Amino acid sequence: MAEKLQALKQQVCCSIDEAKDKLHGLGDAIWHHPELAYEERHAHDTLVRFFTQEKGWTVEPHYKLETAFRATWGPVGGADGESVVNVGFLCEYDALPSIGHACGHNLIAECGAAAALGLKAALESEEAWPVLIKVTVLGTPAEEDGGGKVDLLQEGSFQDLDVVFMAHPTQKNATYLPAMAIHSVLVKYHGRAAHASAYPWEGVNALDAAVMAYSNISVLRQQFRPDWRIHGVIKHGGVKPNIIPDYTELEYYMRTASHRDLPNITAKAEACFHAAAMATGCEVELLFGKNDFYEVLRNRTLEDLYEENGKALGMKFAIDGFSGSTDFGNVSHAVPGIHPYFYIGSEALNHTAEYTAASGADKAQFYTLRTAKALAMTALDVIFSPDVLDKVKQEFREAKLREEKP
Ligand SMILES: NCCCC[C@H](NC(=O)CCN)C(=O)O
Repeated sequence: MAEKLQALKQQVCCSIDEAKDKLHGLGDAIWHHPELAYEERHAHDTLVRFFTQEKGWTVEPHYKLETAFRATWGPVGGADGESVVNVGFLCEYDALPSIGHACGHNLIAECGAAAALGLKAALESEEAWPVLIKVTVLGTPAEEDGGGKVDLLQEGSFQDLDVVFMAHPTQKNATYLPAMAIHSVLVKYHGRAAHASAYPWEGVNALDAAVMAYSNISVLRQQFRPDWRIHGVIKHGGVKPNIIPDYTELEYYMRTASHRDLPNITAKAEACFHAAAMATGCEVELLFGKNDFYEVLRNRTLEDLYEENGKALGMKFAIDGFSGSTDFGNVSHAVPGIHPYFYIGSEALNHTAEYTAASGADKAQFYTLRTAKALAMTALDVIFSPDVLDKVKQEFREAKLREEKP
């Protein structure tokens, strides 16, 4: 049995290696054409074309969202009437404003596609499987803003998946990094314009409100728990020194280790925004982001298998580190899964121009495809033994129960 599983894992690796040029082409096409959240039309079309050209995939473009897609293969194996084990791989492909693929989502898309191809090839190489198996690739837009996975969850797109995999580029390999829950808000101050020299007393200064809000939050921050974060930018700050700004806009992200604390941090931040409005006489409007992201619910069974497979491929794993937030967090509360991080051959930091260069560099290819192999090998572990899937699901149920306790 163990030898057979090893041979299948070998098949995963060979198939991904054989497809490396076209997989590189896929990641490259997305990298060269960065698109913002919910606008990833070129990436969507590129991925849809890729899976349409591959044999055996049923592809659904514009799946529930304009720039989402679903590609499915199977079911294969098993006997009639058996329930299907449906393994999901997720592709992200949105970029950041001004700096392109500074978070390497082109590599996430490539990695998800490569893992799916590798797993399919291994499954095809074997005639008899004890269970019916299906492979699903979900193209999930808008991770950097909005949360396409949350939209898709609300549409029921994850309901028939048993386990989900994706991986995110960063400075090291890690089976897990603590992604934070996040809530976002757009803050708009409305004041009254006036000539800033001739009759300033007629004005109501919306920039003062914005600056006070920024300072209030900065003061508040020193009383935060170490695992809370808040950060914002002034998106509009006025147009000319001699016009008292009648409109300003800020955007803030509020993060906590658990989504249960998001209402607490939000209440404190709201008080800061309202205080600035009251002090300056401005009107304030708070527009909250449509989707909160949850922290990632861990599945150690999957993490351990992934680490074992990664080590067999030569990966070295870090045991600590920091991370931002991800809409995979919400997925992990609905379906067991993992969201490991992978090194791409560069020490550059995510969300910088240097990282954009690193995620488009040839050097990133080896690491991306090695990660895809480890994901597909882990999927094989789950498929190969019903006990492993039971364990993964049991751990998920227990984690949910713990998490739901008051
Ligand atoms: N609604 C804002 C979501 C921000 C998500 C973003 N995610 C990452 O940086 C992780 C990798 N892309 C963040 O944490 O700021």
